Amino acid sequence: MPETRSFRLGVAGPVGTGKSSLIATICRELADELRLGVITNDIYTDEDARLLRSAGVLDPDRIRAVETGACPHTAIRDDVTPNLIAVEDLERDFAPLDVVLVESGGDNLTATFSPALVDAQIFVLDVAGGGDVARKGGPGIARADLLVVNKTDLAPYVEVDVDRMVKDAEAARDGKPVLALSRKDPASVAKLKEWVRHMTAQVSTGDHTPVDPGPMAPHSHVGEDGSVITHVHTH
Ligand SMILES: Nc1nc2c(ncn2[C@@H]2O[C@H](COP(=O)(O)OP(=O)(O)OP(=O)(O)O)[C@@H](O)[C@H]2O)c(=O)[nH]1
Repeated sequence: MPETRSFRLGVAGPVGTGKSSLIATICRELADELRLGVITNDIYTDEDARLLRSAGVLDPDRIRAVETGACPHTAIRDDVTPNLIAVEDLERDFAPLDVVLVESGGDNLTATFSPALVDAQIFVLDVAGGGDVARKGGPGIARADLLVVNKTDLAPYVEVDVDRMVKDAEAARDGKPVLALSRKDPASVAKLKEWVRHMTAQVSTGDHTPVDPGPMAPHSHVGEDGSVITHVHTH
């Protein structure tokens, strides 16, 4: 890889499952060891970037926002140009970076990154979304490089059996890893760190081949005026 090319790691998943928090955890835990940068995606704001900057986990200049202006999955899959430019700018301005984390805007269960944008991707679910979400499948759940079942500390409050949820996820993933995570559980955070370290090494030695988890399900959109955009797109 050219010296300025980092490991580009995507983080996707439904709204509020803890994508920004997971990125904050990675920065807090690994910023001394790896040279990191972050790109956030929001539809209309730079809210996630501001949140991460205020968390104080990384030099704020290394956290940049892309305002997608459209459905989040478009910016990570159909037209990745604004994100690619943001990643390349960051890589150039802070060369050399080891990892650039790209956070997708919160979307539905079927949104995934194009391998043209990221080398590997994490898909984040949380226990608060319900124990049966992992069984519902979809490209991110089935084929992301890592599936995170997040906020396990909340499981007793929402009556979710974490072991069961993890087993369901494993069954859907054909041996790909599943990580039960809580930022309050240091052992699970250690496993996350280990995975990021391992993937960073694999990518830098050329031993990892980016895999496309596959397109999202056909769907339609509601326009700004409330009208339903009737053409169904399949990405
Ligand atoms: N209890 C608990 N709460 C968590 C954990 N991780 C994240 N949260 C909380 O979950 C909420 C959503 O977290 P975010 O990191 O903003 O989620 P997100 O997926 O980035 O959200 P969007 O960008 O809006 O899609 C926040 O209130 C976090 O504090 C966790 O491990 N345990």
